[in-house]
Amino acid sequence: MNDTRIAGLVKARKNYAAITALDGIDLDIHRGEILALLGPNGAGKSTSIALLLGLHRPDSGNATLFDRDPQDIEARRRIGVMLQSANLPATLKVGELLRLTASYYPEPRPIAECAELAGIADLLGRRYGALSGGQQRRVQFALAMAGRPDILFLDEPTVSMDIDARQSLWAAIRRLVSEGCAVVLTTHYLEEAEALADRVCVIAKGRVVSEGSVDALRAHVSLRRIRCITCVKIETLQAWPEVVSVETKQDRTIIATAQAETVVKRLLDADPSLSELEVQRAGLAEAFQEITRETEDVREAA
Ligand SMILES: Nc1ncnc2c1ncn2[C@@H]1O[C@H](COP(=O)(O)OP(=O)(O)OP(=O)(O)O)[C@@H](O)[C@H]1O
Repeated sequence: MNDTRIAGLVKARKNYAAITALDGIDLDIHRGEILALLGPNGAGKSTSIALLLGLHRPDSGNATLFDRDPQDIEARRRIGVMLQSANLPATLKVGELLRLTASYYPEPRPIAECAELAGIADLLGRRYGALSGGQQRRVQFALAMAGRPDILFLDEPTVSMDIDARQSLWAAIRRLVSEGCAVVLTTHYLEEAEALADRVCVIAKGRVVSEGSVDALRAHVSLRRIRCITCVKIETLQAWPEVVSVETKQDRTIIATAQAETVVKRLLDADPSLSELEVQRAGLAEAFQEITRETEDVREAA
């Protein structure tokens, strides 16, 4: 897949004074894919994007954009960016902002098309500063696609959007990708990653801790949690091949397994007095928390 790699980070480290924002992260972006970066607050998602955009330099390792330095003007012309905060002139009208942005690019997308795709056709005559938060986000999205980018960086693009606006933005993103554009998306909405992403990177403490397709991440989710009160010993449960992990909380035994039915049958055979039985499916959010928690456990143990 390396021949399709168009940008990325290699062993990139970035410190802000005593804070390690990126701890030797590797990240690949491939042509025409939607890559979602997930992770808790402060994980290093925005810093990764800042290095790819050339806004910051890595302390060591490197960042490339189309095999060039991210600050190279030719590379920068091929990207579109929507960051978490945008300092756009409040007094300019939306149409003026779009025309100005389009003028920076050799083959801009027609303004009417940007407006239609971003759902802002009715806002072109309005002053940017007078728009609602969600409307401003849609304008920022229109500006990000104005240059027909080969990579679109979207840092939490749907924050403050209502459900309709969010779904229209997802549709627009899919259309851009169908034209060959790659999208790098950071989000805290797991359903957004589920709806859009070809690949997900979970970042924690400045490193990628899990990477793969949404399905692969969901496979983590195929885990079920069995809770019950049982006299079967932990060591016995741990020896069962279907059991992934066992813990106890107060009087409850909590078993993680991908084969809940088999384990429940064995439990009932082994302990006829078993009580308070509950089986829960782990959600994507839980899988993601589990991945980041596992990493913390490994690090603490190291
Ligand atoms: N300009 C800066 N100066 C000092 N520290 C910074 C700066 N930018 C980021 N950091 C720190 O680096 C770490 C990584 O931050 P980053 O913004 O990359 O995380 P994030 O994953 O994008 O978080 P969020 O989900 O909250 O946006 C955090 O501890 C943050 O406080």
